[in-house]
Amino acid sequence: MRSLPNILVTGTPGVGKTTTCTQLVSLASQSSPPLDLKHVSINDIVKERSCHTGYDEELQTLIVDDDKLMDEVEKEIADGDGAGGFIIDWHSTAGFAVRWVDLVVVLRCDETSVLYDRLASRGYRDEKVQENMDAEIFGVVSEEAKEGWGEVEDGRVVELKSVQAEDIEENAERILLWVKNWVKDHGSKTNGE
Ligand SMILES: Nc1ncnc2c1ncn2[C@@H]1O[C@H](COP(=O)(O)OP(=O)(O)OP(=O)(O)O)[C@@H](O)[C@H]1O
Repeated sequence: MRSLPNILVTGTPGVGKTTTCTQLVSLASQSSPPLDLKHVSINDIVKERSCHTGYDEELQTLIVDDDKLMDEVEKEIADGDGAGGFIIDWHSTAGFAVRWVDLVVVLRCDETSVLYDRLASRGYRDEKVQENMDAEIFGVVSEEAKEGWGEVEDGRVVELKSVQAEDIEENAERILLWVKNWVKDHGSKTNGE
């Protein structure tokens, strides 16, 4: 049984997943008592462990080998004898087993001009920017998450707004509070309270 929850922080590219995860891990390490949350960047796993089959020139992205990637993710989160505390940062929930993840946080940027600027500043082609903008407008990641975790239990998928800089801090604090409540709840269940 996990002593800390695993959380999947997801959303369209550019919504602020990495920034939020970094902030969350830092806040958790400074809390009292400190909580050892570990940021798992799936982008890094794809690159470092070659979980890809090539490069899509049109979409300017690696073509992910989903089976290999999920094998690597499973290995990664089994680390520490499955004690949990992994904050997984990826733009999709596809392939993740529901049992691996206790909470899915979908970051949303509903101010399209803000998201546009973030994506365009990365030098993405217009088609790639547009594809990501459409995905955000139609809530593709959110729908996908609800199909998996929402059917198991209400409240396992939460959407948080990530538009302004203040949202990063606020979201990290909210997620940390959720982690602390999870620990209290699960600690008391294990102690039979
Ligand atoms: N809520 C926000 N307020 C202000 N700036 C933000 C916010 N969210 C993200 N940014 C900025 O947008 C850029 C992209 O953020 P970040 O890399 O965290 O996004 P991401 O969702 O992890 O993207 P990817 O899926 O491509 O890895 C960064 O420069 C970050 O500072």
